[in-house]
Amino acid sequence: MVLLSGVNAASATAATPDPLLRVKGVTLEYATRERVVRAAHRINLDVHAGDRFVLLGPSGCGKSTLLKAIAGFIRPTEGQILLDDRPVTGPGADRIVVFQEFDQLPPWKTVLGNVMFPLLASRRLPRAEAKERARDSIAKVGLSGFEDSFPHQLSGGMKQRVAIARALAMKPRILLMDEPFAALDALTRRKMQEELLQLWDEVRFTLIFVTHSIEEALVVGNRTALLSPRPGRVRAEINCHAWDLHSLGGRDFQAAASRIHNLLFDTPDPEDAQDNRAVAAE
Ligand SMILES: Nc1ncnc2c1ncn2[C@@H]1O[C@H](COP(=O)(O)OP(=O)(O)OP(=O)(O)O)[C@@H](O)[C@H]1O
Repeated sequence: MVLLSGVNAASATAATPDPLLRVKGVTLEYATRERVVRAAHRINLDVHAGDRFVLLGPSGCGKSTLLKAIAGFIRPTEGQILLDDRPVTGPGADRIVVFQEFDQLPPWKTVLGNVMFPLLASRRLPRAEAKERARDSIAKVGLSGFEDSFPHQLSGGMKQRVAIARALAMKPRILLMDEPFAALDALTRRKMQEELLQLWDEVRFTLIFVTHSIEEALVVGNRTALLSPRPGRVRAEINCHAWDLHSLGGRDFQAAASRIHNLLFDTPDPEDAQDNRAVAAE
């Protein structure tokens, strides 16, 4: 595994507390009738409380599968996933997933009903408190005034805000997001990234975020694992807390994005090539 230099050293230092989530040598497979598809191979990752941890890789490299395994929907065929040192054996309210699809909200429930639903279904809170928590969460994503609207009355971005509010209302240990903004237009996507970062600033939740956009990984994440094409392996881990939406388009940002691209797709890094030529010439 490579630690990408120039984008800061990895955060694991002697002073770092124990990780909240540990993915240890995890292999994930799908058994179909004809064959076994290996989606991820011996993945090792540590996610710390408060991280905005991004899984970045090309289409089909196993990002969603890994996220589903962390959520407890899929069991590893090899290795272990530990949350607070306890093995993940199934789904739980401590890990909530926000998906890409807009149809993740039951259409017959209002915004308030949608956000309250898991609080009531899991018997976390009595109705009055659930309502208060849901209203608070709806306000945090900027949707106050839309409590009585139904999903079909909302834009794609608003629906994703409701899904985020619903997840945050549960106060999960980890918020899992699977390409949550990929189906949005470019402007809304940028706005949602900005809002997610503001929300994180306010609430400081732990986030695991799947994307295949290098830009999005640099902007959203403080740490990013780069996965190779299927079966996904961790090719490199980078710290990217130096970047935010203001960095977009800047020279350093473009250079970092291009190095990540080269790492992902195994093309030689022009900077490294230049360094090698310089060494060879000496
Ligand atoms: N239910 C399934 N049964 C069999 N194979 C599957 C199943 N789900 C995913 N796969 C395969 O596992 C591999 C990883 O899929 P996965 O959806 O995790 O990739 P991904 O990196 O999230 O891709 P994308 O960015 O396109 O969503 C792919 O080759 C895919 O075809």
